[in-house]
Amino acid sequence: MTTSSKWNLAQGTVVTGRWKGGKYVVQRLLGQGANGIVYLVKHTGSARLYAMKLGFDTLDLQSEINVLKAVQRTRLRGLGENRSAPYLVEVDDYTHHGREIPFYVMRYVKGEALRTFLAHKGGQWLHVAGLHLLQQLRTLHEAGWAFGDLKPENVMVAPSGEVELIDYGGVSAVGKSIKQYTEWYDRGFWNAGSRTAEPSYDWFSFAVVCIHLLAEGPLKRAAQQLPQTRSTNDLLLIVRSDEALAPFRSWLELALRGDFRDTLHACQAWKKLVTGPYIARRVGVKTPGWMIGAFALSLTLLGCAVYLSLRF
Ligand SMILES: Nc1ncnc2c1ncn2[C@@H]1O[C@H](COP(=O)(O)OP(=O)(O)OP(=O)(O)O)[C@@H](O)[C@H]1O
Repeated sequence: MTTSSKWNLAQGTVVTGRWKGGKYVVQRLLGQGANGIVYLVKHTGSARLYAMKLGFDTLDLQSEINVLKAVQRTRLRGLGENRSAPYLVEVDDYTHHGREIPFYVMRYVKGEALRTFLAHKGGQWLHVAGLHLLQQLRTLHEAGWAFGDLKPENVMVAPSGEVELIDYGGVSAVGKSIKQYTEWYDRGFWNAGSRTAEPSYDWFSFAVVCIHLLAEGPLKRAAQQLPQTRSTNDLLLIVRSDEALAPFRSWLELALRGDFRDTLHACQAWKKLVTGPYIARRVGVKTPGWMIGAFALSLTLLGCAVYLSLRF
């Protein structure tokens, strides 16, 4: 990952677009990935908040922008008059200490990454967030795209459980090769199929995301095997034996094998699972250790805060 100070912008820095002249004031850092660094910014004209991504590499950022534009075009065609605010707002360059930094401005997605969200709200919220996520994938798939690099960090969840996908750098047209992936969630990593962009690639990744969130230990052990011995069966074994995954078992098996008819079918099957008697009987799925740990840590911090405020 590139960590040059060239991209470190202090709060209050005004980023002015070289070509279009848009002015944005940096509020704070939102995150950093392999392709760029993302800031929360305020547009000086409208006072609206946006996320701004500054790219480490012009070509990588440009291909991400091209995909975003194409996805946006197909979405707008489908939505008619009922369109929501566009995701991609502006594309420009920023001259900083005599160097050109490409950037784009996008909708600010207010929420938490999936893992943090579940740590705060509890594992049972995966039912709600999962359905929203599948609905997002359905829109993308029906427009002829596969998301590709699906992982918990790329799924932002609002307090209501509404989901928004971020990082479109891995999106590819159906039929093309997957251009960006992350080991555990990649079908090729498990020798479970090709790296072709298709809906089943995303179902598989989402299934591994669920396994990761609810049964991290067994997944870690399975991933440590020799590359040539890893297979779908390792994942199916975890799904069939781990109690935390029991409510999702039938759905995960279909997703790992790529056996849904389409993503609408995947959504319907998830909905059925969530409203079905298995989950209704159980108050919630078993909460994994890392979530209990996060909860214990927040209790300890709260205790310290109360102690300190009483003492002084
Ligand atoms: N629209 C957005 N709204 C809010 N936060 C965002 C948004 N886009 C990105 N972020 C934050 O910035 C981080 C990095 O962004 P992004 O994932 O796009 O970078 P990347 O370089 O493509 O990452 P990766 O290494 O995963 O490919 C995200 O993990 C997220 O925390």
